[in-house]
Amino acid sequence: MSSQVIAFIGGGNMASAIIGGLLRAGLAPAQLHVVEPHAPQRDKLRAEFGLQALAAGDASLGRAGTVVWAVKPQLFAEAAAPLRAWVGGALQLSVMAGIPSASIARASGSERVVRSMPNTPALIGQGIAGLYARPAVSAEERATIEGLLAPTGQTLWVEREEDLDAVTALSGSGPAYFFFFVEAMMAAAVDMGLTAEQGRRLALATCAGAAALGLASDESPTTLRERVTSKGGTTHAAITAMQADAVDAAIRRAVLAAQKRAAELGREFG
Ligand SMILES: NC(=O)C1=CN([C@@H]2O[C@H](COP(=O)(O)OP(=O)(O)OC[C@H]3O[C@@H](n4cnc5c(N)ncnc54)[C@H](O)[C@@H]3O)[C@@H](O)[C@H]2O)C=CC1
Ligand SMILES: O=C(O)[C@@H]1CCC=N1
Repeated sequence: MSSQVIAFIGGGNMASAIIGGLLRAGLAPAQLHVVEPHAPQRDKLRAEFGLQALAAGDASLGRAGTVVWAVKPQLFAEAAAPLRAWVGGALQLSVMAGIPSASIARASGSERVVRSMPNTPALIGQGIAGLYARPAVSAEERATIEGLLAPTGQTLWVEREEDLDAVTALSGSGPAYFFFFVEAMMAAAVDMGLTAEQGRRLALATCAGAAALGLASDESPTTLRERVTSKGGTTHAAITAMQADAVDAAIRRAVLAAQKRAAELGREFG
């Protein structure tokens, strides 16, 4: 991978997270091509990474060994149509939610397609990306993709493509659930007379610490929760209130709604 040219179709948030990781890992900016029609976003890529993004695709894309699809699912078909002539010889990597690998194979002209579902902690090298490869992808190409995503965090392969919709619902969208929880903790902090900033610091440090404890421990999340929950104490009061509001069932319904939407996106825009 180290000498390969990588082309990004779409240079927004997710592409930037991967590009930042690749540059930190030592790739030269000249190895990265980006197609990005939005001028302010091209300016941002220049300022942040020293990259000269293209406003539209051209024959230079033919030099890419890997093409990364990082546009919104709704715009995939429109973005792919003018590029087909140049990208068909490359390994394809998609970060798009929902769009089936068969649609990417059809639109790009290459059966060598890996779908991934990263998440925004990729920006600081702490993401986790689910991966699925079509049968035409070789073991070496799987390793190429792992290398490309390594600077953004961990990877996890799934054998069934439909499982990527579940990955999307858990870890792809998951950072937003977490921040939603933190927002509610901050509002509660203000309700109790603390400042929002005090609430932010307390909530984020607590969540980061609890996640680190969960990762470092052999014990289950259930055991770790029970260890905080003294009989007749404060945590018990809070958990009882959450159970009365069926918060756990609401979370499960929310994650299933995201999975359903991922499948719909594939049907609507694939
Ligand atoms: N934001 C997130 O947390 C995650 C997003 N994704 C997926 O990543 C993809 C991109 O999402 P974001 O980076 O968040 O969106 P974004 O809006 O930041 O980036 C998309 C970029 O594509 C550009 N674009 C629009 N039309 C184009 C075209 N015809 N050709 C080339 N580029 C074009 C836009 O100007 C924009 O800069 C989506 O498919 C999404 O499902 C996946 C995992 C997590
Ligand atoms: O909300 C979305 O559709 C994208 C996919 C996962 C995270 N953001």
